[in-house]
Amino acid sequence: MSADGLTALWQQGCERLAAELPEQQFNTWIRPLPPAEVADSGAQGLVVSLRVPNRFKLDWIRNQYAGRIESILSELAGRPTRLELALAPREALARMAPPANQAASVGQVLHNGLRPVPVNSPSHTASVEQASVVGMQSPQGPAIIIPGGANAQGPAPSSTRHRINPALTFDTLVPGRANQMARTAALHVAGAPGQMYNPLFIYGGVGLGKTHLIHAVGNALLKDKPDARVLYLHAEQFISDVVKNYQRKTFDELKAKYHSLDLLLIDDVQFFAGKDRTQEEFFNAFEALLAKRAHIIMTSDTYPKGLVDIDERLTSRFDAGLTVAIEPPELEMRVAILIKKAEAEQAPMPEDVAFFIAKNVRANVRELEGALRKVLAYSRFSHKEINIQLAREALKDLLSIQNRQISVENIQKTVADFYKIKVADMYSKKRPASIARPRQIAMYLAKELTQKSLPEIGELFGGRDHTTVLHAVRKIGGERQKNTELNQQLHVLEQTLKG
Ligand SMILES: Nc1ncnc2c1ncn2[C@@H]1O[C@H](COP(=O)(O)OP(=O)(O)OP(=O)(O)O)[C@@H](O)[C@H]1O
Repeated sequence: MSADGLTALWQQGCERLAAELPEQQFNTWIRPLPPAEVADSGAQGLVVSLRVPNRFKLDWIRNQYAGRIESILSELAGRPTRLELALAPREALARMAPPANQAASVGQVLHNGLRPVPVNSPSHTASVEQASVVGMQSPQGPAIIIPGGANAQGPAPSSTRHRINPALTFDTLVPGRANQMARTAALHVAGAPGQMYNPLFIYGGVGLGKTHLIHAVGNALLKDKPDARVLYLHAEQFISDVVKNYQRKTFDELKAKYHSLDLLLIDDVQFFAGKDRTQEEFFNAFEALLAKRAHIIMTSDTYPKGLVDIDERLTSRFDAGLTVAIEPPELEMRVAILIKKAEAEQAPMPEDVAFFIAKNVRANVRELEGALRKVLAYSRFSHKEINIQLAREALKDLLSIQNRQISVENIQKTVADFYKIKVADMYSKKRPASIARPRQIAMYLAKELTQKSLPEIGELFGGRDHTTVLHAVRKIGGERQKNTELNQQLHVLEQTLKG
C-alpha cells in the first residue's frame, strides 16, 4: 500500500465509523482522537497506532470499538490490520486538546483529513489544563449533567448523562462459576437498590468483567426506573472532578452532583490511593448516599483491606456491605463467552474452535476477546471458514509466545476438560466407561505426543502397569482408523495440545 494510501486509511475508517455509530457515540469517543499512525509490517499486515489521552478512554475504546475499528480498517486495506492503543505522552495532551471554540463538525473533521481533531467539550479542555497543573492524567469526556443540578446544561442523551454503556447488560454477561457470587449480588442490587449489600464491593484481576457487571446493574435499574439518578464513573473521573472543583472552590457543585444520586457505580477505586482530598470528598459522598439509602457499587483490583494508601475509615466502610470477587473464568465459561461473542458478531463459532482458543487463551476475558477478533478478522480477509487450522494461523504469534511443552499432566488436564470429567479420574481406579475411555485416550495421546516410555506413562496414570498403557494405545489407535467421530475428537485434542 502506498504512503498516501496508508495516510488515508484512518480517515476512511473514521468516515465509516461516523456512518455506523450513533452521532453521540462518534462525537464522544472517535472524533476527538488524534490522527493515527499507520505502519506496514509486511506479512504481518498493517499496524494502526492510536494515542489516547487517558486510561479510561483507552479501556473504553479498546472494549467498545477496537474490534469494529480493526474489522473496518482491515476491510478497507484488504489486509489484516491491528489496532494498537497507547496512552499519549503528557506533552502531547495539550496538542490533542485545542481550545473549545475550535471545535469542528464531524464533516469538517473528516474532510480536513488527518489533522489533530479538536475536542468539542469545554469541560474536557478545562480538565486537561487542570490535570497538567496538578500532574495528573487528563480526565475523561463530557461533563456529567444532572437534571436541574448546579451544572445543568440542558437535555442530553441518557448514555451521556449516566455514562452507562447500553451494551453491557446482564444478558450479554456470560454467567459462570467465576462470576456467580458477584453476578447474583449485582442482580439483587439491580432489583432492590438501597437495601441489602450496600455498598457492594467487587474485586478481581484485569479484564474479568467488573466494569461490565456494574454497567449491567445500571442498565437494569434504568430499564425499571428510567428516571433513576444513576452515574457510572471511573475513579479517575472522580479525582479530576475533585481537582476541578477544588481549584474553582465550587464544592457545592461537587456535592450537588454526587450526593443526589440513587446509584453510584465507581470503577477502580484503587486509583484513590494517596489522593487525600479525593478520599475526603468520596467519604462525604459515600456517607451522604448511604444515609439516604442510595446504592454504591465499587470495583477494585483488590479487596478493601488490600488497598494501599487509602484511609482506613474508607476501606472499613467499603467492606461494610458485601465484598465479592470475580475470578478468572474456567475453561467452559471461556468457551461459552467465545461462542456468545462470536454470535453477537454474526460469525458462528464451531465449538471445537472455541475450545481451541479457550484452551490457549486463559489470562482474562479481554484477551479472549482480542483472540476472537483476530480469528474473525482473519477469516473475513482470507474468505475462509473458521476452523482450528485458521484459528491456529490467526493466533500464531500468541501461540508461539506460549512455546508450550506438551506434558502428560497437560494432556490429562486437557482430555479431562474435553470430556468433562475430573483430572483426578485420570489417576483413579474407577472403571465406568465414561471415565475409562477418556483415560485411555489420554494415555494414547501421552504416547503419541511425549517422549515418555510406557512404564513412565503408567506411573503418571496412578501407578498403572505398562501393559495397561499399551492396551490403551493399541485400542484407541485401532479405533481411530474406523471411527470418524473419535478421530475428529483426537484431532481437536492434538491441535489444542500442540497449540
Ligand atoms: N462473563 C462475561 N461475559 C461476557 N463478556 C465478558 C465477561 N466478562 C468480561 N467480559 C468482557 O470482557 C471485557 C473486559 O471486561 P471488563 O472491562 O468489565 O473487565 P474489568 O474487570 O473491569 O477489567 P479492568 O480492571 O481492566 O478494568 C469487556 O469487553 C467485557 O464485556
